[in-house]
Amino acid sequence: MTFQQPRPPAPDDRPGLAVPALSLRGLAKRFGDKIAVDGLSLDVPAGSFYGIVGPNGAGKTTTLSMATGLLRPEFGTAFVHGVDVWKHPLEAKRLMGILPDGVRLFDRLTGEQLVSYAGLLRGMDKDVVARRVKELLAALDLGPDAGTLVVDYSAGMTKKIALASALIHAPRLLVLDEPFESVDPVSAANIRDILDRYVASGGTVIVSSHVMDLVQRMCDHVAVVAAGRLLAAGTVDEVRAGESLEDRFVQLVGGRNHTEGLEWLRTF
Ligand SMILES: Nc1ncnc2c1ncn2[C@@H]1O[C@H](COP(=O)(O)OP(=O)(O)OP(=O)(O)O)[C@@H](O)[C@H]1O
Repeated sequence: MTFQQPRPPAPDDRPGLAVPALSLRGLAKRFGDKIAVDGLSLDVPAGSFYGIVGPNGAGKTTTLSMATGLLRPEFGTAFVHGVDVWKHPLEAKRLMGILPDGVRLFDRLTGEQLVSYAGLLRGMDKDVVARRVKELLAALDLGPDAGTLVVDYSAGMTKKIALASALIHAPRLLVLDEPFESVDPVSAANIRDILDRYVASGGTVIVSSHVMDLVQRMCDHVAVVAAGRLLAAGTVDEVRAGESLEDRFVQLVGGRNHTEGLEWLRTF
């Protein structure tokens, strides 16, 4: 594992360029002997729609968990709009909306209660929360299920209600781990519209995804991660270098298996 001394992101002096929405500095994490994230540094420009892609087990979820204050890094740190996530967690978390992967929700609440709770927890006014909850549930096609317990939601509905909880306080930075997993195409299109409008008005979105086509169409920047390291990062056009993102991903990451073996699978 490599170690880098974390340095706060310097405000860029070039006109029009501000402090990045998210700066990762030398993030590293080991689980037993397994190095999940190996000294990863990355700057996500404010106002960008940033995709993070990588093969299974690449370290995406571990990186995003450390970036958002959910998992303490062994080395390194993260800055959200210049605020150190691990030194000033409350201040940093106020700026963020997070859709974590695989974290349990308070699923004995109804969808409406869960999103309201997320807003009230952020100290928001009760009437504002009620209004936003209604609008968010309608925008995410969850209106008719507002009174259903989250434990009884489908996987896609659960993803959408968790997304609503991340959006309720209108954060400056949204960090969404696999936001489209299990979500139907109509809802996915609605979510993309919401996120496009959010970015157009100056917000920053970071999404992790395995769907290259989606990332190529939706994001303006992308980072490719494998084995806990950053293989490439930049605008989508820079990273794909004239090829499809999917082809470029396979070239960068490797790991295509030859189809020898498994002959028994053709013996039925
Ligand atoms: N809590 C944990 N305990 C032990 N090992 C872990 C833990 N969390 C992650 N790992 C390991 O760390 C590595 C990175 O996992 P991570 O979940 O960050 O990958 P990922 O890129 O999000 O994968 P996927 O695309 O499959 O969701 C994997 O080898 C995984 O087995």
